[in-house]
Amino acid sequence: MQQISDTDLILNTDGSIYHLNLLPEDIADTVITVGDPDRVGEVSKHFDTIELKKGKREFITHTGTMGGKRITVLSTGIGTDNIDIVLNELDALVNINFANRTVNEQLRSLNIIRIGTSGAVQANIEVDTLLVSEGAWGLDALMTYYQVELSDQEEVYKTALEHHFSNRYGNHSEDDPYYHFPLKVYFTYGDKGLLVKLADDLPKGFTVTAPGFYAPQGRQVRAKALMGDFLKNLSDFYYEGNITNLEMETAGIYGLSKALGHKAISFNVILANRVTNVFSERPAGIMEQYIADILARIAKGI
Ligand SMILES: O=P(O)(O)O[C@H]1O[C@H](CO)[C@@H](O)[C@H]1O
Ligand SMILES: O=c1cc[nH]c(=O)[nH]1
Repeated sequence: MQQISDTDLILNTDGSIYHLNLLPEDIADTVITVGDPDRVGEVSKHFDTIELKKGKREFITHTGTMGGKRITVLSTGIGTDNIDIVLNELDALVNINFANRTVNEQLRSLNIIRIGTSGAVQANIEVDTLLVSEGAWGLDALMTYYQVELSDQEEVYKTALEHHFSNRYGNHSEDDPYYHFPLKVYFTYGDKGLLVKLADDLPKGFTVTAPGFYAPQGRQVRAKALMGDFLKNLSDFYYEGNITNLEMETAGIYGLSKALGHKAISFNVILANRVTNVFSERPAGIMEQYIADILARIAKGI
């Protein structure tokens, strides 16, 4: 069996995986991911027991039990570059034998549940509501580095957004700033089973994962955006529905989960409405309320 090299799979001197600083026994089959390291404790304070608290850099992990079920909560920090690290290292923890550096014969599939914040791009999606991503387009480059077999419907969604952008931005000459806009996107569905188990009654949407918070989400503070109409072009897109919301991790989580055989679902707490320019008046309280709600769903559904 082929051994994975010391630089492909890096282990720390105590045997833990390089960035997450975790040992294989440290994680449960259900892993909640949050962007903000401070949100880890906000989730684990609802656990009945906590067996482990570890961390390195922005990757803080608590594992414990809730209603008799083992559960892990882990912070990813912001962005799909971090998701690349988190998903690959979580998978290594459960599917690679660290002693001989080979892939286990019996593969484990994790339930990966994101609880994050997000901005809505449709006027009728109110702040302080919860929305679940049925699928997500990535406008970042992450999944273009991986081989993933898309379903026919995923190909259709990917192509639909690419066509939308190339209609708006593609027919320009080389000296036009629009010419340089990256048109490549990817699209992956979330796990349909988890969606039914945990979020059947909740509003669903189609999410865009952006490679930044400011111009890549249509914001302009002082640095000038290349395309002043980018947000409007996202809101206008329609293929069997609109784009509902913007954030920075979901497409990477969905794409890598699919590539590695894990199940993923992303809950978005809508804090901003980018069309009406309304921002939540109590972001921390709203997040706290939805953490309790989502944990109750996990306790019941998984
Ligand atoms: O609240 P979190 O989980 O960090 O998620 C959202 O908030 C961050 C940007 O403020 C990005 O990570 C985005 O995806
Ligand atoms: O507008 C928003 C709000 C939260 N997180 C994002 O990425 N964008």
